[in-house]
Amino acid sequence: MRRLRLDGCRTVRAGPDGLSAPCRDLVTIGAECASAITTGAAIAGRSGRVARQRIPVVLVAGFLGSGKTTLLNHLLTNSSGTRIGVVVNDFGSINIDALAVAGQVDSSISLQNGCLCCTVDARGMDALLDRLTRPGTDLDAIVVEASGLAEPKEMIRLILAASNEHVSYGGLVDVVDAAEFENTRLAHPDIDRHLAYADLVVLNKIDRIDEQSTATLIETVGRLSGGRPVLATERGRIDPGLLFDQRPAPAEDIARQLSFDDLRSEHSEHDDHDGHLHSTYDSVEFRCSQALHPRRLMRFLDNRPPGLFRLKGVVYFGVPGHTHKFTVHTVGGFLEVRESRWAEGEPRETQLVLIGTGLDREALLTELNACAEADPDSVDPQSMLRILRHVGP
Ligand SMILES: Nc1nc2c(ncn2[C@@H]2O[C@H](COP(=O)(O)OP(=O)(O)OP(=O)(O)O)[C@@H](O)[C@H]2O)c(=O)[nH]1
Repeated sequence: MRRLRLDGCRTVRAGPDGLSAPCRDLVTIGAECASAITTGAAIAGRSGRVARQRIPVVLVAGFLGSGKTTLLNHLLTNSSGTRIGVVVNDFGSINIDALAVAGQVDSSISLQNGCLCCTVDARGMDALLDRLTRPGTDLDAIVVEASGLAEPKEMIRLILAASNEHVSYGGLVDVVDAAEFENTRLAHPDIDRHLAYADLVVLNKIDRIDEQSTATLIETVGRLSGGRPVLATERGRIDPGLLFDQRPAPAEDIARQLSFDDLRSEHSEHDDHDGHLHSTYDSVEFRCSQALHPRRLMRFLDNRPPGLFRLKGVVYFGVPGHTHKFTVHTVGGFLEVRESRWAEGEPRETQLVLIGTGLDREALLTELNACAEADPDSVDPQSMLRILRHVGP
């Protein structure tokens, strides 16, 4: 069994690029921390392929909007030649996360419409892993980004139950939103339990809280995770070497997360999903091929219903001077807008996913439809100002 091996680590605060220097400089950590994890005994190769180590499958979990895709993007753009395959799972029927990582990844599978933990069984997971490990892909690592409502225990069990002989479980990274964590715990005390399955906790968004609160949270999540290393970060900038360095796993390295009962109970695969976070959440998807009026959308964003915890997607305003692509994220009370270019051939349209509890689908869609603008060329560019104020770094 292989998984993140960070036992010698203490809490580490990542620097601006998240790369290994902070690991060495800021905190005294075990030697394992700087190099890290995964891997296993060499296995028989497939046809024409020499014997090689198993491909570690690292799970990235964490509540809605905590920064999983941001962390994944950071890993993909700083992987220094490590070939990474990803499985991206989004709760809604539009996979915004897959759009966000597209183009940067060696091999990817996008799953939408429900949490992987309940929509895929062990055989389904095998099929996914078979696609990523087929001859020719030659990946060094696979990252599975769970939806923000997935049950980590089920995700781990799915990987451990996989019969694909080319992969091994590489551990669970739990991303925590430092600014939202306490409120999320109040709404969902189960979140505490999720942390107990982590091998590494990434306390993300520390730019949104002060130093004292960071120190308190490090202590809290460290305790809840049973003493696992906690990495305090901004924008998921962790050292990819923490996850992907290849070196032999010690023989005594064993799974700790799941009890025998957890592993054994095949029927638990689909039982008791009522207890999962996603059973109380709804998602609403909105697509619009017409441009959106910036002021009308801003009014909608300013007056989001309290049950709407997460909104994400791309928006087309088409206003003169602002015809490029805007990505909008809300997480709790947080709102961020990002600007980028449309990919070649990408349709100029708006695609939003809204996730929350007790959502009134019809009312939301009516409000969003009312944001459409048939003649964006005639819209005063000044109306973009309130949107532009939320453009993040
Ligand atoms: N201020 C701040 N914003 C961040 C940080 N990390 C991520 N974000 C923003 O938080 C929002 C959500 O980030 P994502 O990476 O999409 O979160 P996620 O966990 O993948 O979201 P779901 O898949 O919907 O659960 C985006 O607007 C990010 O730009 C951070 O460290 N600081």
